Amino acid sequence: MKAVISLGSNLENRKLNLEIAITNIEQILNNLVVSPFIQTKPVGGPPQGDFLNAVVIGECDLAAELLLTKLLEIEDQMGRVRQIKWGPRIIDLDLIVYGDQIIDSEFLKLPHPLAQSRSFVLSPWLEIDPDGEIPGVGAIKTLLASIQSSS
Ligand SMILES: Nc1ncnc2c1ncn2[C@@H]1O[C@H](COP(=O)(O)OP(=O)(O)OP(=O)(O)O)[C@@H](O)[C@H]1O
Ligand SMILES: Nc1nc2c(c(=O)[nH]1)N=C(CO)CN2
Repeated sequence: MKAVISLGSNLENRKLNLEIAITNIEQILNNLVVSPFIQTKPVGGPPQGDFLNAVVIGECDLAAELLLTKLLEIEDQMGRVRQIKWGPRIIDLDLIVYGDQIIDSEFLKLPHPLAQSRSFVLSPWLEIDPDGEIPGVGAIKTLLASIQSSS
């Protein structure tokens, strides 16, 4: 199954943080494709530094909950401390899309409910997957164009 994962960091060495996370994700996904890293202004939360964001896409056969658990373990191993909602973080890994699965539990929501409105997710994703789609929502190219025209 195709897994689309977004990465973000706005603390310490942001580029190194993304690279370390990607090295860890390579142990979980096959045929990993990595987007360019883009610098973005923080969306929501308290005043904080700019983010470095990226998206990776790969193949995986794990159950969705297990894949998310592994991503949360990477965040923990990298020293992520959960404090304020949408606050600064060393690393944030979100599972955006996993095959065509639609899940709505407390632990895991798929597709990620905010991805469709986040240019820091859609824009790096589009660079490596021009025909990418969010199941049940639409083509990322169209979604990104509609966010950009409304901002
Ligand atoms: N698709 C998903 N990807 C990642 N985490 C998810 C997803 N769906 C639900 N969650 C839950 O959200 C929690 C992650 O919260 P976290 O503190 O990273 O949120 P956030 O990154 O600050 O906010 P946002 O959800 O807006 O990206 C995890 O514990 C996880 O169980
Ligand atoms: N630019 C940017 N803003 C954010 C980000 C992020 O990764 N990049 N992540 C958030 C919570 O997941 C909230 N705001």
